[in-house]
Amino acid sequence: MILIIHIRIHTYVSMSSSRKVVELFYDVVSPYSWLAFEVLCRYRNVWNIELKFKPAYLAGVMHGSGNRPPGMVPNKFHYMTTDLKRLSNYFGVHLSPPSNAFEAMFEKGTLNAMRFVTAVAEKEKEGDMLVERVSRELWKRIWSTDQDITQPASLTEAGLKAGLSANEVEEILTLSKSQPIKDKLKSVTEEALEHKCFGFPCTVCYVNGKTEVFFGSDRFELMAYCIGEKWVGPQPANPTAKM
Ligand SMILES: N[C@@H](CCC(=O)N[C@@H](CS)C(=O)NCC(=O)O)C(=O)O
Repeated sequence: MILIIHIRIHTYVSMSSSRKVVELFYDVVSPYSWLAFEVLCRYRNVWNIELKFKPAYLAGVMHGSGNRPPGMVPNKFHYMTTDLKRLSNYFGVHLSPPSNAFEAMFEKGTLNAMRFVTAVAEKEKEGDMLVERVSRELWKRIWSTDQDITQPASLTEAGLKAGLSANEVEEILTLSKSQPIKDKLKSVTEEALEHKCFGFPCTVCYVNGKTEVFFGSDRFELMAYCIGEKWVGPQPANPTAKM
């Protein structure tokens, strides 16, 4: 009996320590990050990986890297609009651009939303997947149902839908305005810049002592190759949608 328990514990420890760490730096302003996020959530149980979410601030990455949002270049903006439509089907993620995407992305922005997610991360307990659920609700609002994500009432609604209680949402809203949370979002954004990120999604994989950085939701085939896993398309439960 003792031997069996020992073997089980040993197997669990060695399995978890051999998992390849994959970090996803994202901001809910970025629809391509939503695609990458959903793909990694699906592959979390297919690949031998430990997925870590890194909510950060894309405007800070743009500024710090000297880049410029593709949506600000009219031809890229036009391309993105068409591209996102076909990607929505392909990835099986219900993407529908906000009626005024320029206003939503660049005038309203996501500073409050990403501080909110950062505060959620601070409160998250192992296994409750709060960051995942809240991020998804925020993406749904901005990139699916054309709803605001800047006002406290909007963040509250997203938090409640994600399964937080009214009291928890209130506590997280207050926390999201605190200096430590502002600093935390800044430091995760700086971490992304240390990896030389210039846009999102930015996925950092740690495997065999090496760090591999990938930009975009269109690099999964290469990522799989680099980390020694198998890519079967964006919907592993429905592998006919191959990339
Ligand atoms: N080809 C990438 C494009 C991703 C993308 O355009 N991300 C935007 C944010 S939504 C960005 O940060 N772009 C920076 C850049 O293009 O330099 C994909 O398919 O995922």
